[in-house]
Amino acid sequence: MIQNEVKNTNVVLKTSGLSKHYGSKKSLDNVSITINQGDIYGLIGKNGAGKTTFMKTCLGMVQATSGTCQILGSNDPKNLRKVGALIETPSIYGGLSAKKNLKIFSKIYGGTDADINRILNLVGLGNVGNRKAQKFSLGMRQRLGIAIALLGNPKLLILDEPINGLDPAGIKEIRDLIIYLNKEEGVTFLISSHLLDELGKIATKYGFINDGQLLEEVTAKELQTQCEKKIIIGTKDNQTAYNIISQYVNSNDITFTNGNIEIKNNDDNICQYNKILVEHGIAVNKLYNKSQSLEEYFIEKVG
Ligand SMILES: Nc1ncnc2c1ncn2[C@@H]1O[C@H](COP(=O)(O)OP(=O)(O)OP(=O)(O)O)[C@@H](O)[C@H]1O
Repeated sequence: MIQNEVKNTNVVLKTSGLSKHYGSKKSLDNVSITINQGDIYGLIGKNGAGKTTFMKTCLGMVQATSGTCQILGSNDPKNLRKVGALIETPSIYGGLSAKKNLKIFSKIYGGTDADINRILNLVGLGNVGNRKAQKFSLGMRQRLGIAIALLGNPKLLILDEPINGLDPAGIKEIRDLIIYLNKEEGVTFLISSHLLDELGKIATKYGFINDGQLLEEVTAKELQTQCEKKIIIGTKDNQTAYNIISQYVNSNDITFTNGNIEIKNNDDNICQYNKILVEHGIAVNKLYNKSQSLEEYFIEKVG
């Protein structure tokens, strides 16, 4: 299907100041994000944050009030042919088989009979291709929706809350499918979710959106560093304590955050910092280890 024709650094989707206003409501407010080839980009936000509006605007389903969205480096709407999407619930003909559904949609998006069989196998519906879609579980319907989105060999798949409402087994199936398509077929993803932990296992980059605004864009690695274990120290004289502790740790690993001294990337016994400070005549009134789950980080960001 799709080969890795472009290097990992190539930009697949880039928005610049994308906005969508409904009257006075700013559903999307000046959002600029970049998705590179090979990314699984997690767009994270609470209900009503603007995720669907963002995706629809990128897809041209909703007209932007201002700003631009480039697909594969161009504003040309023809490039939307390189994008597959599953927005909200999949539009499926329940009375028809999975295969017939794909056949109908292949007339719009392209794809031969061989492509249809291959895609059905890819999404794990190869053995139920002749079964009516109305008999499918929610997870199977989602997979059929993804199969439809895969018609036409897209380079980018946009999935709006694909895991919403699924049971743990269904969630795992969709996650495994996304990883397979990304690693083996070279598909880049933009996926929305209101739960960070759902994408925490697969996303390579995150955009946090709230009230239509992008709060932060971070890579999975940066997010992991933010959440990893830290030592928190509080004293009556934090400046002097900071100067003393700085002599013992890498300067990149020590910061003043929220009025405390924070030391990251540190597996040392925390008692040694107490000993050092006391030896310098500084009484320690706070000393503990802290780590954050992805969900705690998300809640801290969006409230
Ligand atoms: N056609 C519309 N007319 C007016 N307001 C709209 C329209 N579409 C969306 N909105 C508003 O824009 C805001 C963002 O909605 P959007 O559906 O993009 O959020 P979301 O993050 O996808 O949330 P959810 O997960 O609940 O779908 C909401 O306040 C919504 O009510």
